[in-house]
Amino acid sequence: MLQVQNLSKRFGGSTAVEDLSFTVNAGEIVGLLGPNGAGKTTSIRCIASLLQPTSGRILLNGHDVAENPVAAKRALAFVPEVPNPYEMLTVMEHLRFVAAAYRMEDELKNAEEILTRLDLWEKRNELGASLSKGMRQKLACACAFIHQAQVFLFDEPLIGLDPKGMRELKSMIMERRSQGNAILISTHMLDTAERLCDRVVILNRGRLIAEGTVEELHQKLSSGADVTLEDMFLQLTEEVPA
Ligand SMILES: Nc1ncnc2c1ncn2[C@@H]1O[C@H](COP(=O)(O)OP(=O)(O)OP(=O)(O)O)[C@@H](O)[C@H]1O
Repeated sequence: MLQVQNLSKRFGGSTAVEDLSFTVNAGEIVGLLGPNGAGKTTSIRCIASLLQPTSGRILLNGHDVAENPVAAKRALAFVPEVPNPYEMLTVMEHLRFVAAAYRMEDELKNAEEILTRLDLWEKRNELGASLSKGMRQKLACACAFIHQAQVFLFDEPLIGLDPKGMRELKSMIMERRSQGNAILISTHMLDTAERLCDRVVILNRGRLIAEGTVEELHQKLSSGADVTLEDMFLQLTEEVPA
């Protein structure tokens, strides 16, 4: 569903992502982990076509993003790290706008349920400019869930959400997994990643340093079952020479 093949991204003389390859299959949640500056957001922005890769290939639902951008983007829903709603559109108008852009007006029948679950139904007539940080995050998630994407990209989706919002968003993400969607989530919340993700991809200094299920990481590091993903993450990211 999502294939990242030999992705590299350089900014001037510095390399943010180097020869990164991984796959997110249908019905799978993959966590994209790494310390600050590891290249998570750069990778996600390349997948979402907001940055042009220096080299490499990205396929969304079988469509090459560079060769067939419209079909590729049609398969994708993206929630950025810092959502920027349109100041002069209401919450409901954002959903109408997304549904119209993707020619999926029928999907608006789900708007009340999605907005209610994210505690935004009461705010449906309020302007983007008036929303709090957490509400903006929830609106970006609502816009992602309104259309029938096959691949979901979330960049730090839980930051700024209240506990109920976090729980609801995790449930909505798991529902999408059970519907066969491919989901990539960048996060620093390793306890959440351990519970939510089927596999993790760990980056450090732009390179993939480990990939697999938590059990596979245990085998790689010969660690006991009492060792957490956080312990393994710290061991792996501190091992890498400068
Ligand atoms: N527009 C840019 N111009 C130059 N360098 C950039 C740009 N965007 C990112 N970088 C650099 O690329 C590297 C990777 O940054 P990126 O934002 O992808 O990391 P990250 O893993 O998402 O970090 P964080 O956890 O702090 O959000 C960093 O060294 C960063 O300074």
